[in-house]
Amino acid sequence: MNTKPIEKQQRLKIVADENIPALNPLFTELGEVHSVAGRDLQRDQLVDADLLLVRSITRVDRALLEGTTVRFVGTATIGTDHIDQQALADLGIAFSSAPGCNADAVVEYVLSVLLHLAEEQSFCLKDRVVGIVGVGNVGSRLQARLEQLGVSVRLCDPPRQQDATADQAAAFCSLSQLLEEADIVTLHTPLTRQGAYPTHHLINADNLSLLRANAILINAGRGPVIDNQALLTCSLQRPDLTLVLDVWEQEPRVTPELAARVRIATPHIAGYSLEGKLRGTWMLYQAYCHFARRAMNCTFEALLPPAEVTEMCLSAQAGLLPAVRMLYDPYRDDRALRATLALPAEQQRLAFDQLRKQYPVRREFSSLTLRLSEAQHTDFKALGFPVTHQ
Ligand SMILES: NC(=O)C1=CN([C@@H]2O[C@H](COP(=O)(O)OP(=O)(O)OC[C@H]3O[C@@H](n4cnc5c(N)ncnc54)[C@H](O)[C@@H]3O)[C@@H](O)[C@H]2O)C=CC1
Ligand SMILES: O=C(O)C(=O)[C@H](O)COP(=O)(O)O
Repeated sequence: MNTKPIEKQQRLKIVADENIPALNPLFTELGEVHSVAGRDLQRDQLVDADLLLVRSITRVDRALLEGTTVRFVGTATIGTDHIDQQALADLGIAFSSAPGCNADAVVEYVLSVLLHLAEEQSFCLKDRVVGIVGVGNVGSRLQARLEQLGVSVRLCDPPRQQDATADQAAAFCSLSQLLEEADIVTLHTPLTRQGAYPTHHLINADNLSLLRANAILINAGRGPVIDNQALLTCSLQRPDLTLVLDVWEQEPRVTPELAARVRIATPHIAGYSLEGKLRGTWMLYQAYCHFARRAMNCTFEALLPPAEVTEMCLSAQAGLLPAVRMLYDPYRDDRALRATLALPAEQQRLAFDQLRKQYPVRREFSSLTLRLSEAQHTDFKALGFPVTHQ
């Protein structure tokens, strides 16, 4: 890629999505930050801009950038399906995303969902098989925590399987085998439409029928990885299925008919821990400083405020759910989303974005040290909590 660091005497012009946190402490030392509404960003807002910082709702392509002065684009997200990286390379614009920035938040969303459903449906997670589709930053961290808890997993990741040694490849199975064997299926692939293993409509009318009786299906990746129309049809015929959707094919539009069939419905917030969001911005700051060959003046630790509650003592009888619920209850987000679903379609779309913009502070499990009896240590540690003796 023919990208040169920006050489400019005057301060940089940085155009950034208004929903990116910590722009001030990180980027105002570099230049003047202009906040914009990410979903509606237009070319004319990029006049004289040097940097463009976005989140997942801005389509960044040739039409937006050709002929502009932008030399560096960053997305403070894991997913990159909204970025035409080939166009950026062709235009000589440097690009960075934030791989893994909010992976722990997504893992904790899934764990919290599973512990809530286990209580409601009276099952023990350790007796269930969890199928993880997409075993990258999110999927592999989820695998690690589940296996430490003693839960059996099935893994499907053809790109990783293809690159693995014969020994490593044996850990993976096909998608159909996973759907047939797992009681719980959770999707963590990127959204891709091309290449050897595209994920658009990876879950569709043909393979939904493979799901086991009473299966739980979770999508916290990207909405179009599941054919939502096929899912609706299937769910009407299969009331035994439990669906959990954080992402939606027509996002920010959520069709009330599908939401009515979904047990836990949330507005694309699985990755919205404070740590995940701040790490996303900080990784862009790090990437830009590297690109511009500048020294960094802020560490991630300095950016992250202390949690309001840092320690909690649990009784020797306490199970996992109360501690998890202290930090994250997915039904809070489910109720907030459902309250918007009776609105006319356009207002519902705006409400979806508002829920995300005004998202309450949510901290990761690592922020809360638990005082526990010795017997409780293993499971709470496996979930990701720091633990200490009572
Ligand atoms: N709901 C939310 O708030 C969030 C959603 N995400 C989504 O989750 C996705 C995954 O995140 P990471 O694990 O960090 O990404 P990653 O890039 O580390 O891992 C993705 C994995 O999926 C695998 N994969 C690709 N095509 C596949 C296929 N056809 N079948 C099975 N596996 C396939 C890849 O080989 C890779 O190992 C992101 O791309 C993003 O779209 C990420 C963060 C937050
Ligand atoms: O990191 C990703 O990928 C995500 O899906 C983000 O959590 C989405 O957040 P926004 O960029 O849409 O605020």
